[in-house]
Amino acid sequence: MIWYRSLYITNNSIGKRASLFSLLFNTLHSHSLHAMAAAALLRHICKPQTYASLRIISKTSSYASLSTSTDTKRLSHLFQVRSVCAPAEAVAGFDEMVAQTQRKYYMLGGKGGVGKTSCAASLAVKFANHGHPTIVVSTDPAHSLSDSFDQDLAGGMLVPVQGLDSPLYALEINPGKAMEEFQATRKKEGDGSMRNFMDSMGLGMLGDQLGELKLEELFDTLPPGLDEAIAISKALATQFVLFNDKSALQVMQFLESQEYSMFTRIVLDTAPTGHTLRLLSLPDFMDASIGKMMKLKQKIASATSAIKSVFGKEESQPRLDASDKLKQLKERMAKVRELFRDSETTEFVIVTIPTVMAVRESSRLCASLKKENVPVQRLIVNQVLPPSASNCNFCEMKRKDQMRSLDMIRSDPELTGLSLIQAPLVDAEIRGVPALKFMADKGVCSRFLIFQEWDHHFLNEKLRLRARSPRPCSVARVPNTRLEERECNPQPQGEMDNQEKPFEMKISFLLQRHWSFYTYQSSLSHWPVYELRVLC
Ligand SMILES: Nc1ncnc2c1ncn2[C@@H]1O[C@H](COP(=O)(O)OP(=O)(O)OP(=O)(O)O)[C@@H](O)[C@H]1O
Repeated sequence: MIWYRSLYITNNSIGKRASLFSLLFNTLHSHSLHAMAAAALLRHICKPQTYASLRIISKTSSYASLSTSTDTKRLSHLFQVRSVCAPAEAVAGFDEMVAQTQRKYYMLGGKGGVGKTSCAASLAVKFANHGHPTIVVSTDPAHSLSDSFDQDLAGGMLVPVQGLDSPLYALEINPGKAMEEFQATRKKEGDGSMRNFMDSMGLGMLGDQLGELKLEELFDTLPPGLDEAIAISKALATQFVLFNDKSALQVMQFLESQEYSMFTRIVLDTAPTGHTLRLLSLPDFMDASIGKMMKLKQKIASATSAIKSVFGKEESQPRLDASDKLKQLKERMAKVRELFRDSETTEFVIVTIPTVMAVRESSRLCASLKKENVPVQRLIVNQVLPPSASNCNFCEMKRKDQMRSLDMIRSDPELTGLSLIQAPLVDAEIRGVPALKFMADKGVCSRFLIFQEWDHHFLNEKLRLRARSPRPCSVARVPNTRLEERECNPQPQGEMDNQEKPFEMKISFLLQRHWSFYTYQSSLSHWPVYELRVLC
């Protein structure tokens, strides 16, 4: 088990050189210890250090501002603690999501605007980065996948996502269009089908009368949610080809053909809750209504067959008409239904934010999912305000408010059994692959010490890190740096919980150019983000 905490630091003093700074790197093992992390940070800040010191120098900033100093010279360089990443335990479960090699479907859903698309996209990036060829599909009528990846993914076709080393494809299905296609097919072949059918039996008169019943008009009043169901079945159906357009065929082929069998993760970004709930109950509804229509059709068929035999007419095979399409639709709905409920292959991940309204809606969604036997195990709580040593009143109030909502989640009978994945609120828009990678690592698996600086001024400069952990730490990866010194002191430092015996590690690096992994080149070129991997 890897335990870690990362401090997320920025340099808000543009244009100045920094020669040395230290970071407090706390490893606590419960996300409920955020406050403890902040307290430990403050204690650390206030305590004089031999090799570096950190102290609060600004009480007006929304984040704690820290200054650094060294043995040789004092620096006026300013850094800001931006956030403390969630510990591994808070995001437990992601390893399981990645580990299995067989194909898995992850459907992300929740209240409107909580970050479903951002989470679906960053999860897809994460899967791809962990070696799973992945497809991310949006079935939300109001797509934002293109916006999230900052690439044009529209058009209803599989589009390769640029900016990743591993294969990641995206697909934005337009449920409205899928519905229109269905209606168009139905109109073209359906309206006259009953009449044609009766004509073929030599019973045109009867056909006219039945035609007046306008059975197929039932299609015009199809229930809400069908558009998304058709879109999902369009993407996932493996054997039923209802639409003859090229893109739909391509989409359907991807699941069954050898060429696309390589995809082991399919992430679905679904529409907001209400739509999803309607979608879940739709297959049953369709089953009942289509079943009735099909029964009627069969009765007519056997009646006309009886009449025809009386008149000695030859039985002719009626051509594929609207009712056959209905049958196909019914079968496809059953496929969607099966897919939603297959716990071996599918998981519905609820996305929420820590507000009372969102939590209540998530609870209702969870109850409905359980009622419908849809497998749900995880709840992503997005936009959690990270703790900091700040005395910002607004942040403090907001944080308390969020804590109450998190408590609500923990005590909610529907949500309590779910694994929580906390994703922090970040102060930049989650847009573009680097940002999505960043969010995935912070929110889903933050094994890094991440800090930021506004300028590249750290070439050939030394960085000293002091990491404190209940367990011995090791530096797993320091990109573009040369490890200068490493000193591990296993003595308890007495600043952490007495139960724990913290180790202290001092690491010194020589920083080299391009010491960056995640840079917001596409959207925020001025805001590079660096990472340092420390395993504890
Ligand atoms: N953790 C986060 N920190 C900061 N901003 C975020 C975070 N998560 C999402 N956002 C921002 O919130 C906005 C809405 O996110 P997103 O489109 O992912 O939500 P959604 O639930 O898919 O919305 P909709 O219901 O409209 O489809 C976006 O601008 C996104 O960048």
